[in-house]
Amino acid sequence: MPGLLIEAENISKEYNYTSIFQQLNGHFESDQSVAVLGDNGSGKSTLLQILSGMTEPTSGVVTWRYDDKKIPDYRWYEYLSYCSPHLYFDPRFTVDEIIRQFQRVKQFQNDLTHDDLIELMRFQPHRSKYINELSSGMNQRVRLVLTICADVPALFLDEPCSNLDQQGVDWYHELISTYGPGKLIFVASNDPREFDFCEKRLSLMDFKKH
Ligand SMILES: Nc1ncnc2c1ncn2[C@@H]1O[C@H](COP(=O)(O)OP(=O)(O)OP(=O)(O)O)[C@@H](O)[C@H]1O
Repeated sequence: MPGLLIEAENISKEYNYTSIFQQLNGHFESDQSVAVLGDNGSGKSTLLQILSGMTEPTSGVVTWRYDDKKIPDYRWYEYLSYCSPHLYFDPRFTVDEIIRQFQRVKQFQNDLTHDDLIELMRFQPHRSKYINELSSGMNQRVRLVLTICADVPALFLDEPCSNLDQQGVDWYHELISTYGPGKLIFVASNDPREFDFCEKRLSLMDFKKH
């Protein structure tokens, strides 16, 4: 099977001896979008962190393959981009400087230029502003463009519409429909406006200890 394949086998996670979820299995591949659902505290962000290699499961195994070739876990980061309202940019830099930093470590799809990225953010009047001068919704626009437009096979989107108004939510859908096809997309969410396009649903409530 060409493209990316992520497999989770019997994943369980505990924090401080408290079970978050148990025995989760999943098979996820390119051109799929997966909504990770569940109550507050059910482990949605934790699952995204485990699948992307940021956090170790307490037991179980996650495997990544690209074009049938196993990818060692220390290289997964090359194949993914990750957006979370908890990831912050350094406030001492401007939007232009942040974009330049990202361009040094990530390719963007369709050869998007620096100016194209500004345009996609709708940031022409704000490009010279420092990150700490932006509202939380504007910060989220920067995060989403840099994540969704990256030329990588896997997108991890944790609460992607945090701090966005309705216009921002419509804008997010446009970004996903232009730059999402072909990618494997995970959306951790409780808000249908964030995951309504996902064809696959994974509820963490099915993996709770009884
Ligand atoms: N690093 C950590 N150390 C200890 N406990 C943690 C840690 N990270 C998460 N937890 C706990 O794990 C549980 C799941 O947290 P997580 O953030 O994954 O849930 P969530 O479903 O994303 O929640 P929300 O919908 O509120 O964002 C929570 O009880 C949380 O307190």
